[in-house]
Amino acid sequence: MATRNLLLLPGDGIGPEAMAEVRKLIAAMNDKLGSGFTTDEGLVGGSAYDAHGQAISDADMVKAMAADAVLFGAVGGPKWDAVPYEVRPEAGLLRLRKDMELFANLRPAICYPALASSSSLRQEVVEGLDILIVRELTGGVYFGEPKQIIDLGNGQKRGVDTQVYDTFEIERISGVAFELARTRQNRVTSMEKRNVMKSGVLWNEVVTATHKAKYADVKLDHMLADAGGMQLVRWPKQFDVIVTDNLFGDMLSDVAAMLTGSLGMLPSASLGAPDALTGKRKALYEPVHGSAPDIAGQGIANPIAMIASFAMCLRYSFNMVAEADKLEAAIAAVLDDGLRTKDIMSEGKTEVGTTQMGDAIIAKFFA
Ligand SMILES: NC(=O)C1=CN([C@@H]2O[C@H](COP(=O)(O)OP(=O)(O)OC[C@H]3O[C@@H](n4cnc5c(N)ncnc54)[C@H](O)[C@@H]3O)[C@@H](O)[C@H]2O)C=CC1
Ligand SMILES: CC(C)CC(=O)C(=O)O
Ligand SMILES: [Mg+2]
Repeated sequence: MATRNLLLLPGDGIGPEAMAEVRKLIAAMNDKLGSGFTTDEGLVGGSAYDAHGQAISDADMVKAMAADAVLFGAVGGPKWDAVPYEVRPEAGLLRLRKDMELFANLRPAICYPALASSSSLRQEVVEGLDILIVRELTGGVYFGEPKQIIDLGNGQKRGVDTQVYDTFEIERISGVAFELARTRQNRVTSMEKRNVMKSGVLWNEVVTATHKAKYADVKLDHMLADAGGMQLVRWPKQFDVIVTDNLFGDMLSDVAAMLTGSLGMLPSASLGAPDALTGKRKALYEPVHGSAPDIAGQGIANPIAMIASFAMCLRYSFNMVAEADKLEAAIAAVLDDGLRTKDIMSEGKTEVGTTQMGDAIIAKFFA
């Protein structure tokens, strides 16, 4: 059997609470199915800063680079508001993404049938929703230089961030979106702001050229990203795959989360390019949500985004498609049974905590 080495980075806030459920599932899969996962653990975010003054240590970066896949919880929180910018918790996640070259962030937003009435939008707007946001993850304004605060000397300061994209970055992320669209409804909507941003003009040109050269069979539309946000809440089912940059993808995926009922429902996969020799990709799987300091430590966080991120790991890193399908079906079945964490609770349903939700999904998975 091929190696299945996982590095677990639970992080801060609700990260460790959600990760505990996946840890139980991995142990049970090894026990009952002989899945052969080996796991190692590391620190990231505020917990890493507290331990050694960095948002992720070099030693844990080495482990991440060597792992077959990294499972990531969440980082950040008010406790670290005053730490230097370079070592703030979020810098650990950004370093992982950059150093592992995880340029493709897949954020599926699926409205489970049992939750069609839990969204803040009307049921008919979200029922049956299945869209995929493909977010560029290693470029754009998150990484562009210069990035600084300049003292102008007249009592004023200037904050500068730089949005920058090169042709190859747009080509490779749009290639991922077109390839994935072919396995779905064969439609891609590219979102940028070419009306005000030069990087948006280039984005539009390169996506169009990539489409023409290699993916003319896929239906392609372009939309300005602000209008795209509006269309996402007006009629989200018009979309199949959305491809967009790092910042717009971050924002639009939080919007998409609420179509599914809660930010606690949205998983993601962050993938690198396949290795030329082995075909293996570096990969990190992370829920879309953050560390949720407002509910951390209360045992009420929804672990579904983390568990569904592990399902993506089974599918994309280990080709364990049957197990991934089964895990996603287990999530749907537990929701069908009426179990709800507080964030997705509605009248007549049974409210449970993080651990009970995790246990119920694991029990269904093995049923
Ligand atoms: N990937 C990561 O590690 C991310 C980290 N962050 C960091 O997290 C911290 C908090 O950021 P926020 O803006 O509050 O975003 P957040 O995603 O942590 O929370 C936003 C809201 O959604 C709720 N929520 C999120 N996940 C939930 C879950 N699994 N179950 C139930 N409710 C859930 C929270 O309780 C909160 O009310 C900040 O330090 C931020 O930088 C934010 C986004 C991503
Ligand atoms: C660096 C992260 C905190 C940015 C974020 O919100 C995300 O990737 O979803
Ligand atoms: Mg975000």
